[in-house]
Amino acid sequence: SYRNDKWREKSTADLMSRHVSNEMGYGVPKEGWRICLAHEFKEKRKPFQAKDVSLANVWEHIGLGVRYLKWWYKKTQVEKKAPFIDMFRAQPLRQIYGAPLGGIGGGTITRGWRGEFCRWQLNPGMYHYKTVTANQFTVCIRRGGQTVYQQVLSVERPPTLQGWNWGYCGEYAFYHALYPRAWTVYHLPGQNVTLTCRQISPVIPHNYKDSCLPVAVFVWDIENKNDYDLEVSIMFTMVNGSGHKDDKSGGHWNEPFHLEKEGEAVSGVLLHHCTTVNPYTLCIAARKQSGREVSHQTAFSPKGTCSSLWSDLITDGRLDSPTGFSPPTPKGEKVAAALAVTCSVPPQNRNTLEFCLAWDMPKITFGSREREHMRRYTRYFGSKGDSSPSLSHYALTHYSQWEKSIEEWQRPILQDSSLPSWYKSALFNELYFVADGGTVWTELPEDVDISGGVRSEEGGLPAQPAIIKEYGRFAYLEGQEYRMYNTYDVHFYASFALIMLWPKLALSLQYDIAGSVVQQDPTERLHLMSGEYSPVKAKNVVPHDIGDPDDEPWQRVNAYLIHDTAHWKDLNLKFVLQVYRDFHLTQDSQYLRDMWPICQAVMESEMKFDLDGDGLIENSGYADQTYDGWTVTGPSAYCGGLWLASLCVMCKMARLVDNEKTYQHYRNILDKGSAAFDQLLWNGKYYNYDSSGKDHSNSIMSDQCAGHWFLRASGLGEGEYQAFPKEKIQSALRSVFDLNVMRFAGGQMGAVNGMCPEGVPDRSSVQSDEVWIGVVYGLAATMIHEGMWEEGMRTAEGCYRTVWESLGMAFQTPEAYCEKGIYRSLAYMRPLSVWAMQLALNMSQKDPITSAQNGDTDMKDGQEVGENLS
Ligand SMILES: CC(C)CCC[C@@H](C)[C@H]1CC[C@H]2[C@@H]3CC=C4C[C@@H](O[C@@H]5O[C@H](CO)[C@@H](O)[C@H](O)[C@H]5O)CC[C@]4(C)[C@H]3CC[C@]12C
Repeated sequence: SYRNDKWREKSTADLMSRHVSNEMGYGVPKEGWRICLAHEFKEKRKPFQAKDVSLANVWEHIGLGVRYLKWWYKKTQVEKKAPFIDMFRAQPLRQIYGAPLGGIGGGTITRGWRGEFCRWQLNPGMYHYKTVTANQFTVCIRRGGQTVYQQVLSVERPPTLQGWNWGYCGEYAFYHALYPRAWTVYHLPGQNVTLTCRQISPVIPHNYKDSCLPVAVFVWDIENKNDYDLEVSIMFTMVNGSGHKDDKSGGHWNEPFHLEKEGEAVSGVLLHHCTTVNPYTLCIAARKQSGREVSHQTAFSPKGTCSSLWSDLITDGRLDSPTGFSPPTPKGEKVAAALAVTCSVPPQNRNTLEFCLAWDMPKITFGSREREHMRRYTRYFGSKGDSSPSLSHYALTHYSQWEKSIEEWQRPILQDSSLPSWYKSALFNELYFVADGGTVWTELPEDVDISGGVRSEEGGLPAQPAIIKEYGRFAYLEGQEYRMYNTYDVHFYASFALIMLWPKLALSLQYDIAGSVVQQDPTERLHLMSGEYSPVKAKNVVPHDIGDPDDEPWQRVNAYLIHDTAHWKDLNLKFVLQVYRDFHLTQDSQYLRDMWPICQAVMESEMKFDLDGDGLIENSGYADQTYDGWTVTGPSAYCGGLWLASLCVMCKMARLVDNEKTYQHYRNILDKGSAAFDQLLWNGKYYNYDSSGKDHSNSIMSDQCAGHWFLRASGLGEGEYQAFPKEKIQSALRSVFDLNVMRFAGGQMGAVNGMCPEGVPDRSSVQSDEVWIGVVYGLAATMIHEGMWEEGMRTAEGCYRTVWESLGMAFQTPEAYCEKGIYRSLAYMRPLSVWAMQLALNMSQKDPITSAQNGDTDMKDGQEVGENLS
């Protein structure tokens, strides 16, 4: 058993070791990620930089380095744009982030685990990392008509706003995240009062309405452990802006509002942020209920000591509540607003206050400013920019239902005692990226034809597929620092979260990718790795990504220009594999019918990579797949495995569409290719990295069973639809576990991408000695599919603990880390593959098609089909 290691127990306790209170708050769940507000992470890592490239690898990258530098200079200094990857300005590590606020695709505001508002994505896909000091919650406690205590609920002691009482003692508080909710428990020892702030965002599986709303609710539970009555106010302060220089551009203004509807009333302040590009309104609101008094301050200047706001509250626990709007800000000045809610809390009793933060940026433009896009929530709340009052009213009157749905969805997993605690945290908390991946969820514009004019009869697609029309367009970034939407080789891993929880969005994304397969962009451009010019997008191949948010995504795809990905070996195969997996899980036959010609087209393109006609594709001697810094030559375990798995699902799909000829075509190639794969790559224990025969071609690649993983996730991999012998897959997984996991970093950091058979990490490339968290979760899923439950859990646990407990990278899980010192690309898409583990667990317990919840797919609206679709 790998279960009894001491390091596991220790690292969890570490995050809470400074906590001194026995008060554990109200309604805080047991499972999740918990940290004391006084915690400090000891290990401080640095982002990967050019200087971290080993001497042996420098030579290989000099050309790229020089070309990138030239391109970077033109982009940043001449075009004044942000590069899609800024290698010279990687984000430094800030070990501060907590669960983001907001639903999916309407923008996000991240709060840190100490409560700060610190990461902003209001402009679609563009992140702004800035803590806005004045954005706070403050508590005021009154007894017998006297204020006895007033404290900003922040451990900070900033140099500004000196008139406020800062420096709350972090030892008495802890943060607990179980996305999409998070709790902060503040004990106020001198007052004998405990405050629990619960933060709720509407991120609800299989819900396509409320999940798109740009809102979050804060519920404050106040426990009075005294024998006397208290009056407690919570004040919410918010600056009009996001800490950006635009906050001082002038013309912003605030106004109080009150909205009564269907017997429920909310009041608050609207903060109109009047920029020329993507203007928006922030809204702080509270529910009006008997026994709760709402008061406000429409405008205050969040600079200097700011003592007048402090005195206003301290005087009577209420704010002055002026009527009318504030004058527009002069250039150079900022404005903020405050909202307080007051209630009495009887002795030995509890009371509750509810706040909402909403933001309304209905129409968005990306960097090119060529087109206006409507966010999805405009379908329910309009696009005039005046929806904040109704958004906050809706949030405050519906959050209880959201919580009920969230609890119902999470409960079976949280209550499953066979699952380890860390896994429950990983599964739900990694989901933050679905909303906080620079995500946009928009309406499909009437004039867009995704088929690019290729008609359905000619193997094309519907111009406006019903699923995109109804459920909208969805895009999320490869990473907050790798700014490309829907990077497809990476989405392959992450897609499990979408297909299991929001299957309609997964299919919508697939239609968009399919649409771009049939289109081309012949514009020649320089690709930085090879130094050669070639077209931006070739026909009948899957694009790398659907574009850069600083340009015009969907319209101009392939923002990635490091390689010409038309010749990548994995992209087409990943499309085919996802199509069948999605069909298997949704049983949507229309989807399969629409995708079938596209699958045939991309397989036809892929066929040309089998140069010697042995039924197996060859890699081309450069990094022509998702490991874009790891050269691969000739038939390889990774791409060869994906190829065989794709042939296998093509056979399956051919049978489903009743095309025996096509079935036979792919069957013949599969039979030949399997023999070649076995002969060229199997070494008796595992599949070699590649068949070049060069140094390191016998590396053990952690991802060598990726093809088989997808077959398993699709209910295949046995009998007629088996591409790899079972005992070989098990032997390969065993080798990976013994070497890549257990012989790396004491078995405590997951699986290194490449390991030499002697047990030293493969340092032949810049990516072979990295650990890719998303790959590790996929590997763990494969192990679970193969009955290696303990090994799978142990493998994944190493990554979770490294990221969330040792490195302080909560809510910013990177693409990669090395054993020591460095990480690469914070807040990355791939780790969403942790949901593949859940699929594997579901499948090992029951038939995933018949059970529709707990991350199982939604079968409610899929069309049931038999074996044959024709
Ligand atoms: C001459 C100098 C001393 C040496 C300079 C070397 C550097 C220019 C290169 C060394 C390492 C390179 C980077 C490695 C990884 C990268 C990631 C890539 O984008 C995405 O990566 C995913 C894999 O993590 C992949 O699956 C996705 O499809 C990609 O979109 C972009 C390039 C790069 C940053 C690469 C660039 C050059 C080096 C820094």
